[in-house]
Amino acid sequence: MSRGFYIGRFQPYHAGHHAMVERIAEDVEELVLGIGSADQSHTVHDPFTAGERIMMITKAVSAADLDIITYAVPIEDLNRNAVWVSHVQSMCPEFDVAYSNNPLVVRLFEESGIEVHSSPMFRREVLEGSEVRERMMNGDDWRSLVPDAAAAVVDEIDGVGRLRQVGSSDSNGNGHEGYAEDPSD
Ligand SMILES: Nc1ncnc2c1ncn2[C@@H]1O[C@H](COP(=O)(O)OP(=O)(O)OP(=O)(O)O)[C@@H](O)[C@H]1O
Ligand SMILES: NC(=O)c1ccc[n+]([C@@H]2O[C@H](COP(=O)(O)O)[C@@H](O)[C@H]2O)c1
Repeated sequence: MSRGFYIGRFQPYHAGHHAMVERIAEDVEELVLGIGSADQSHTVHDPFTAGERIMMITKAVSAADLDIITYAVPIEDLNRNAVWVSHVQSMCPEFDVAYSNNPLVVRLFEESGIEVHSSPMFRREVLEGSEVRERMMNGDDWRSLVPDAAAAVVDEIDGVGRLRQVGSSDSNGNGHEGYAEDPSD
């Protein structure tokens, strides 16, 4: 039995992530899905809570009827890269192999002696979280970039409305500051 690990922010869970999960399901029987930056929500860069992202992933994986058992584990950021892999391991079931296309994540796992697999990006010109969020903000078609079950969760929580509202308070435009700021700033 082998168990894999795949981490992302999944803001939101899109068809590129889903294609990765489908590919990983061909390799392993169980998959731990790390919900990265779990402490972040209600900003333009990270609009959805860890729980909402878990709903998107759980429902999308279930709808796809993949031959795999998944565990979604929220992982808060730890601003110390050198010990981040230990932090991840402390929160998760044990895993044999990690999957990532993020160069920093790949490096950190390899330096910890963990096998890492990367794959080519799927339609990266559109399958990118920032593109999906931008389309949500602008009223463009984002649904075609997201599994139907994940789009239904976005609808259920009025995710587009939230993103637009926190976006309208993002006065400095850096995408991270959707929360209420000190008005004197
Ligand atoms: N289109 C894609 N094809 C394959 N892997 C992808 C794709 N998009 C993201 N990934 C990978 O999924 C993991 C999680 O990515 P992440 O949640 O940051 O998504 P993202 O689309 O890069 O988001 P953002 O634009 O919000 O930073 C990373 O390893 C990332 O490289
Ligand atoms: N030191 C740290 O806290 C650290 C290091 C590497 C990745 N991460 C997190 O892991 C996730 C990686 O996901 P992406 O591949 O989506 O960038 C992100 O949530 C990122 O913040 C955190």
